[in-house]
Amino acid sequence: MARRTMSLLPHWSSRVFSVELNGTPFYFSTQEKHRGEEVPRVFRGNDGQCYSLLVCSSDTIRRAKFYAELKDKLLTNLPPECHLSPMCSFLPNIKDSLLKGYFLTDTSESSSPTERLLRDLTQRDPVLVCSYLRGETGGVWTQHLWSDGDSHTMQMPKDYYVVPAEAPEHHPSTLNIINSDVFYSFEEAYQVLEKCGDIIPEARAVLALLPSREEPRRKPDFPVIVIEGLDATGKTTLTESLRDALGASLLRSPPHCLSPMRARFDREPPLIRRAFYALGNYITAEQIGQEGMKTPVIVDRFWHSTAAYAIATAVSGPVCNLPAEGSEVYCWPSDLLQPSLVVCLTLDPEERRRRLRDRGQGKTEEEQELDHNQLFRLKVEKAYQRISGPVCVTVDASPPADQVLQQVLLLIRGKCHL
Ligand SMILES: Nc1ncnc2c1ncn2[C@@H]1O[C@H](COP(=O)(O)OP(=O)(O)OP(=O)(O)O)[C@@H](O)[C@H]1O
Ligand SMILES: Nc1ccn([C@H]2C[C@H](O)[C@@H](COP(=O)(O)O)O2)c(=O)n1
Repeated sequence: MARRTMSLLPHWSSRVFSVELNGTPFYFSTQEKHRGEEVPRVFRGNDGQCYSLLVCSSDTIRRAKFYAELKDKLLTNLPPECHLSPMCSFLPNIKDSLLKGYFLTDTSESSSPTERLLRDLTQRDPVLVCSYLRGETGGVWTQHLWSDGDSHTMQMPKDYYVVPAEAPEHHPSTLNIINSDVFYSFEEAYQVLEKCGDIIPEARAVLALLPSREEPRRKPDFPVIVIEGLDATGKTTLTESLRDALGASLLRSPPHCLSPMRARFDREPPLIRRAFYALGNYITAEQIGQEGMKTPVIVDRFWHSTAAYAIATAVSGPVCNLPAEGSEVYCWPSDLLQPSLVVCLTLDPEERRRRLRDRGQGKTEEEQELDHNQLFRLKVEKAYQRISGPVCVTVDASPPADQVLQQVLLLIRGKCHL
């Protein structure tokens, strides 16, 4: 713990902190001298004792696992007078500098139970705790960085004044997307699952199914067409009709061989879950390589889904927080087979909901999120459009199924010379 704190200290005063209150971020930073700046919004009128908890470990798996557990741990053990808000800390425009955690306000009579819990956390878990104190006159707040086992009643390594900070140019949640939420090579995703082998037995089962990377793959002789879109936009209906109309092979990502492991990975934090889906694409790519030597290939979801859902989940807030068009975040992995054409089905939200209702199946958590959270749906669609690499054409899927099929067949014949 001490080493972890020390490595952060040189950059500590350059860090910006963001606390999200009712979905709105409030930014503040720290400085060594008090220069009479305003008190940051999050501290104004705050009568409680405030703390920040930032998850911090060089072991990325431990960090991801602990962040996922931390909220439950806090909600279960903190006194009811405590209020938790999502928070993060970052170095503006510095990739991989994001630390995620929670801002805690405690309005209970005695702060001792909360401090005991926080002290236990700093001793056992990869978490960095700061407490905040109001100055005598009320106009100044200081941040106290706890070192191993310290509480703010003990000598702190350093006190900093908190001051309001500007909103950063790039939303902080975009800083850690690369190789935490989206993987741009087989190797990067492989390493995540390899490190999980001891704690998640299913990770070993996935690794055993992966293709060997020794020989470069030949481009398939026949066209490869990927069908993408949010759930219930008609991908299954269309891919099956295309298979029959074109005498094509029909594949999907994740591939069927990963179905027994999928539910387990869906319960894991984004780092592990997204690595699983990324590797699924490489297994499907291997199958495409084989089938594409014999027939055209239709694929139900591929890398667009993996990247767009991951980016939309990682980036909180409105659509404008997404990385801009042209960002490296949207680049196609250099070692992943590129389809000849990607067709992205879109549907009016009301019609999509009607189809979901008619289908009457149980929904995954993420599907429910899509249903309830219009913002998330818009972010997935925007990310779909921004992904670079293969040609991607958006098709309105609201006409009857046979009309959608005819339109897509026309597109395929035009673009893939079938
Ligand atoms: N063009 C269409 N017009 C009307 N209903 C359609 C159309 N295409 C599909 N449907 C119906 O909408 C529902 C969802 O379609 P489908 O299962 O093909 O979507 P999907 O994109 O594969 O969904 P998911 O990703 O959740 O598996 C089904 O009940 C299907 O019969
Ligand atoms: N290639 C893929 C396919 C799917 N996913 C993820 C994205 C969503 O969380 C979910 C949607 O799949 P469905 O429920 O329609 O089977 O699976 C992915 O990341 N990559």
